[in-house]
Amino acid sequence: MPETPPVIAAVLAGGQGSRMGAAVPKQLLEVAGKPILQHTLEAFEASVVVDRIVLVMAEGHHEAAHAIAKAANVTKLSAVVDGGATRADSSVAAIRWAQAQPGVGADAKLLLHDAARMLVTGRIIADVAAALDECAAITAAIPSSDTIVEVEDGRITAVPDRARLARVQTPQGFHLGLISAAHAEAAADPHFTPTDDCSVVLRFRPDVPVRTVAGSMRNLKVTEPADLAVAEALLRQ
Ligand SMILES: Nc1ccn([C@@H]2O[C@H](COP(=O)(O)OP(=O)(O)OP(=O)(O)O)[C@@H](O)[C@H]2O)c(=O)n1
Ligand SMILES: C[C@](O)(CO)[C@H](O)COP(=O)(O)O
Repeated sequence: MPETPPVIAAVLAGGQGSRMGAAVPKQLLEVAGKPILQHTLEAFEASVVVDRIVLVMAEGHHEAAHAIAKAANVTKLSAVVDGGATRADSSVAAIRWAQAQPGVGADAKLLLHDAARMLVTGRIIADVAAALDECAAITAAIPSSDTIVEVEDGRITAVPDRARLARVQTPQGFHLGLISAAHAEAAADPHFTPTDDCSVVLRFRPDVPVRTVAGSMRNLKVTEPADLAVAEALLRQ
C-alpha cells in the first residue's frame, strides 16, 4: 500500500511585530499567562493530523523559542529555523527545511500558519489537512461582515461585491512540490510582494485551483495592542 504523505505544520514566527510596538516580537508576549507562541504550538501539538512541526523563528530569539517549546512539551517539534526578512522569505525557509527531510516528497502536506493566530482550532487544522486529499492548495477563510472598498489617494475607487469577498486566514495548506515551485518563481520577481502563500500559487500556478475551508472569527491574527485583550477575552470564553 502507498504511504500516506506526512502532514508538516510550519509555524511562522519570524516577524518583529512592528505594529504591536513591544520591546520583543509579539509572539513572545504573554496572553492569559502564556506566550502567544506557546498557545499556537500547543494547538498543533494537540492536533491528531499533524505529524511534525517546524518553527520559523525571528533571528536572535531561538533561545526563547526552545524554552517555550519545552514549556509546552511540544514533542512534534522537529526543528527551529531562521526566518527571513519578509513573511514570504520565512515560508520559503519552512519549505526548504521540509524538502531536505528524508522521506518527505512533493506530495507532503505543508500547513503554513501565522504564529500570531494563537486561537487556531483543531477543527480548522484538520479541515485544511483533509482538504489536501482533494486539492493542492487550500486556505481557511471567513466571510467579510464589513463592506470592503478600494481606495486611492483617500478616495474610494471601487466597492467589490461583498458576497464574493472573504477574509483569508491561516493555516494555508499546500502540496509541498506545488508551493515550492510557486515560491521559486516568486523569488525571481522583485515586484511581487505577497502577503500570504495562496497568492503565490494564484500568480505563478494560475491553473491550480486554490480552495477555501471555513475559518473562524476566533482565529484572529494578533497584530495591534488591542488584539491582546480580544485574544485574552476569547480564551476565557
Ligand atoms: N519576516 C517575517 C514576517 C512575519 N512572519 C510571521 O508571519 C505572521 C504574520 O505576520 P505579521 O502579523 O505581519 O507579523 P509581524 O511581521 O511580526 O508584524 P508587523 O507586520 O506588525 O511587523 C506572524 O506570525 C509573523 O511572525 C514571519 O515568519 N517572518
Ligand atoms: C497570511 C495572512 O494572515 C492572511 O490573512 C495575512 O496576509 C498576513 O499578513 P501580515 O501583514 O503578514 O500580518
